[in-house]
Amino acid sequence: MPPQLPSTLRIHHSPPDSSNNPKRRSLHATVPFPAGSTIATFPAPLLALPDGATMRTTCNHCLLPQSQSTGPLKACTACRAAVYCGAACQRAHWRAAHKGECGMFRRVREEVGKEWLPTAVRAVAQVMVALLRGGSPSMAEAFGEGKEEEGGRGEWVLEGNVEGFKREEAVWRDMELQATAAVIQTNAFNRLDADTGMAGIFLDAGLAMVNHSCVPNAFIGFDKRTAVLRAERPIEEGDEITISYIARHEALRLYHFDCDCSRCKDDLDVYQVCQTSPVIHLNTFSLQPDLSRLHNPPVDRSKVSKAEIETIYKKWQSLTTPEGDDEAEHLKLAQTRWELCRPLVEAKMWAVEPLPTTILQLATRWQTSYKMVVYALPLLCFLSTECDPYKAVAPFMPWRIKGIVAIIKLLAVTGEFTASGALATRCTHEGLVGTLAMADQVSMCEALLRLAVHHGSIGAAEDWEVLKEAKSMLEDLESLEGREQESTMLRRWAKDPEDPEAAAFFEDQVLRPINTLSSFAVETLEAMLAGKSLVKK
Ligand SMILES: C[S@@+](CC[C@H](N)C(=O)[O-])C[C@H]1O[C@@H](n2cnc3c(N)ncnc32)[C@H](O)[C@@H]1O
Repeated sequence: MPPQLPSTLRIHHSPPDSSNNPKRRSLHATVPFPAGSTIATFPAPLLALPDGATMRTTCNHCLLPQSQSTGPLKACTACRAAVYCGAACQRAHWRAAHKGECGMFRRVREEVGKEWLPTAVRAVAQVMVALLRGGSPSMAEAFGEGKEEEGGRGEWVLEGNVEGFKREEAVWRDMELQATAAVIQTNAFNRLDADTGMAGIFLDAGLAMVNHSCVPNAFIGFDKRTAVLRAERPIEEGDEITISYIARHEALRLYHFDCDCSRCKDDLDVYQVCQTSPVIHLNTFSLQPDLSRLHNPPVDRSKVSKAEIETIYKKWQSLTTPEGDDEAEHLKLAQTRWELCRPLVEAKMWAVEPLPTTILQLATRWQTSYKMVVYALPLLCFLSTECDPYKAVAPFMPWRIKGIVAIIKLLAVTGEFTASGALATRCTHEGLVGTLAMADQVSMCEALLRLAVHHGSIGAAEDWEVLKEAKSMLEDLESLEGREQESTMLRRWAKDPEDPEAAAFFEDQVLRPINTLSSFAVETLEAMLAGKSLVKK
């Protein structure tokens, strides 16, 4: 039986003579969807694998990481490679895939002394075993088994772009069992985990029908072994559903097609895409509630041309990241990247890549550095107010929620430093010290938590680790005594962000300090990159 598509979706086939239409098939909505609603779930994928070595620290069936499991993960006693969070997952995975691969892992351990295989190799092996053993009609259909003799391609045969891959010699040479690998590469999604980064791949024949757009109307999230397709903007009945592939692959180059979306056709930058977004208004409840800034971003395009941005991006990508943890080497790379981005800085085009990533990389390093942690705060505030809202206009996009939760975590640290008096003795930036000393950091945290919990409940699965953490932090804050007045005000603001009194409270107690902190970002970043110490010895 071919895969069942959720009833909210249908596949459209381009007429066979439309050879200039590279999309071939596309997914369309059978009913309308408001922004943030769930379009469909895909709970029975053909493949759902943890990434490479993380198969030793992630349940191989439900994909729960060890860090989120209540007990230790237990290894399969035969191969001792695949691990599980419990007997039910182990049994289900034995039937779904492990029966066919267990012996391979045992031999790899005995003969090569390795406990895991690269994701692509394991994925190809699972597909090949399923095809050889038979018994999986969906897999056979997806990979085109037996269709050639019947003189045609089945409806569910996945696109492989094999000819395109062959032209990419370096990629082609590296592929094991290339044709199968090409199909997987073209259709599988990187399953991204909030805290651990990329956590494996996910392949579903129905979901694989979704095409790419640089102005997508939908996005995919993962909840254990299930993929959830959600609307990023309002979708009408009959509309084509599109997502951005860039999140699952470094570049569209790997897909071997020229994108025909409205952004590519008109060569629009991220600000121009934001300006036309139908969900700008949702930002009234966000860290960028001044909608006029989203409609008319204060950028100066005369300072940098599109061709220059392209060159900056290519040069930026060609710089190699140091492998070790040598502080001086990382600083040198950050300096080079920042200098490369200088024309974007002059144009105040903070949301145009590679500038936000350059800032994020520094913030991420500083966040975990005992000396620099305070300086990560202005950077994260800057990213959440000046970059993320333009890059992901809907405030329920998980990326934006992650940014907010990162600020909350830093405020917990700076709150302690402020209370103990350690801040002023460690930090030479008077503005930063003064702003934090004057601010009600607890109210700031509460407001940010309310944003994260509200939007997280729309854009992510209920047991998304970031959301769970935000909910539990909010509960803790709500139980604190002596701040009933502030909490009541913030609750009122969360209920109605336009309630004048509550909005004024938010503006004064939360937004103002966040924007002031954000205004220190570029100067602290430049001072640090110029080697001027902002940390008291
Ligand atoms: C995951 S498949 C999507 C389903 C595909 N249209 C099909 O019929 O199998 C990815 C392939 O679809 C095509 N595709 C997806 N988005 C496209 C776009 N925006 N412009 C042109 N081709 C696209 C490319 O051939 C790409 O490699």
